[in-house]
Amino acid sequence: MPAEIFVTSLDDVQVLGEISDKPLLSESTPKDILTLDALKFVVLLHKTFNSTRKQLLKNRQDVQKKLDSGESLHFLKETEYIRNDPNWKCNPTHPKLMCRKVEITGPPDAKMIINAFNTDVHTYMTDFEDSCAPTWSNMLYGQVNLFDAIRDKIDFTNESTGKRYKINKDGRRVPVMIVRPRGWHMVDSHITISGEPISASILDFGLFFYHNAKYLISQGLGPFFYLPKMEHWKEARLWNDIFCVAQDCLEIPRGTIKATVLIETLPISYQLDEVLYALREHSSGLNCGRWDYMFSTIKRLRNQKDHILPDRQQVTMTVPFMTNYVKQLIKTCHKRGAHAMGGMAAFIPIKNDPNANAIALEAVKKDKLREVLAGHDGTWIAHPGLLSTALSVFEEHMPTPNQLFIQKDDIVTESMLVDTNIKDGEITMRGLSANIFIGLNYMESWLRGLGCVPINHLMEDAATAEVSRLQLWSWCKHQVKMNDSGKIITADYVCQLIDEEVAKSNSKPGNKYEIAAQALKDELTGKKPLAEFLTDILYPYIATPSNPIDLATLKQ
Ligand SMILES: CC(=O)SCCNC(=O)CCNC(=O)[C@H](O)C(C)(C)COP(=O)(O)OP(=O)(O)OC[C@H]1O[C@@H](n2cnc3c(N)ncnc32)[C@H](O)[C@@H]1OP(=O)(O)O
Ligand SMILES: O=CC(=O)O
Ligand SMILES: [Mg+2]
Repeated sequence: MPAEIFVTSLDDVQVLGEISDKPLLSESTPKDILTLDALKFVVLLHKTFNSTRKQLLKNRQDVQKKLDSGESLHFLKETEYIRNDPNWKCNPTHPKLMCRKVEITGPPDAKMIINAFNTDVHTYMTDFEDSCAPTWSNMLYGQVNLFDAIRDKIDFTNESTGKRYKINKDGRRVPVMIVRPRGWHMVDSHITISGEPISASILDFGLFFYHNAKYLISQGLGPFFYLPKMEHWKEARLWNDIFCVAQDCLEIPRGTIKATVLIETLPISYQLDEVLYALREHSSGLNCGRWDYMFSTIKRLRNQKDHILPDRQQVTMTVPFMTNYVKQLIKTCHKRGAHAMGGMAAFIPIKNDPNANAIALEAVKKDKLREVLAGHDGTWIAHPGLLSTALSVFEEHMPTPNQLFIQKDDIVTESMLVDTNIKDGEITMRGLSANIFIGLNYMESWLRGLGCVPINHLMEDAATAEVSRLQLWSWCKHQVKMNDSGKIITADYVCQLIDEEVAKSNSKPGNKYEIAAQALKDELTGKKPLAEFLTDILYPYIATPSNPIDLATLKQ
């Protein structure tokens, strides 16, 4: 380890979360993760890059102000030279990431990790982000679980069912792991530096990278990441700079890290070449993060009346603005030699109702067929029960490991990316009730530390639930008239419906419905400004900062 890490001062650093020495499953504990050297490493990254992160977040608000004043988004003039140069390509990705037909995703919970590793997928995204509520315990034990899983040290038995969980490595291909840290907007208030909370992205990336990069490389793998929720190509450049410093510190060659960027905000869809260019040494492609993309589109265009979207279930991947974003992503990726990954159908298997289950699987199949025919190189599943459906579609229509060789020449103009005109789109009582139910129930679960839950047979996470939150806000703000009842949607009316929903659900002991409802209502009535993310509003309720711990008690 180069000397600089050891001279990083921790004088202004406080750790305000318990660092347990209790093992969950094997001998590793949070004390093995938040060691003194690992802390110095993340502090070094934070100190070097946090001011840029904060500036880039501020820039997002400048874009919002311009959109609010009626300006449009554009392909950037200053980066035309990158877009117009046909000669550059991304470095080839890692051989283990060449074939990514089906990727399973899920939070870094021990059972989910083992089940995911035992699914016959090519790749597995373990998620500190959309599907994970960032309690200090979830975050630290998430790192412990990954540390142990990578080293094949997880083995436990569920005492109530007697089921044993162990990663099966016998003669089978074990999925390649990709880690998704939290987005740039998030902080973790359990570590402060000069009184400011640490960047959550840097903490998640840094702890994982510090402990596992060299071990993964020794196994013929590598430190692979998914990068979420960026809004500008300079945010990708920030990741690239962090990767360079991180690799230099651990004396790992630059370019070893491979990262796939989720294209899941409206502004960044105008800058795809630029994102790949910024990360070209480290890129393993782009992914259509469709749920956050929908959320971002509603959020960024929220003050423009001509972009109000209809019921969430009508905003499918075949509506114009979503189709155009997919085209733009696939065309750009393949031109630059990078994977164009598909996204998540929110359907999950329905137990005890074979007919409803068949309908859900058919919807997944249709969605995966659209993806493979459009040119995607792989797709996501939220549940092992969807593997055979997704894989059979990709194997039939993409017998090769990927289809990078397919070059598209679709023309996607600036206005096509905001073509929110949805034929026969309607706002109905059913859509309104569904948004209230999902928003409320998801936020309530999140407050109890669950970041991904099944609601009405759909997978709901911090991206899908945001669509519901933003639709409620935008429908109230613009006082839209429902197509079925003719009733105007107002904040008073929606608050009344929220209260009715809470009254129905509130009986479960220890529930958090009151907090979730208040958070929703405060935004709808204008008592509080619309938050950028629901996690911004709710994080203070799940953060558990303690008195500063004595850093001398950390392991070296
Ligand atoms: C928009 C986006 O960002 S998408 C990416 C983020 N979202 C996700 O990753 C979603 C991940 N999926 C999930 O969290 C879960 O599938 C849920 C919460 C939706 C449903 O979970 P459950 O209610 O447990 O489903 P169910 O009871 O049908 O699960 C059956 C088994 O499959 C396992 N399982 C379900 N989903 C997964 C998964 N994604 N990875 C691994 N195992 C899984 C369960 O652990 C369970 O195992 P068990 O039989 O050993 O107990
Ligand atoms: O992260 C994925 C998404 O759809 O959002
Ligand atoms: Mg997302």
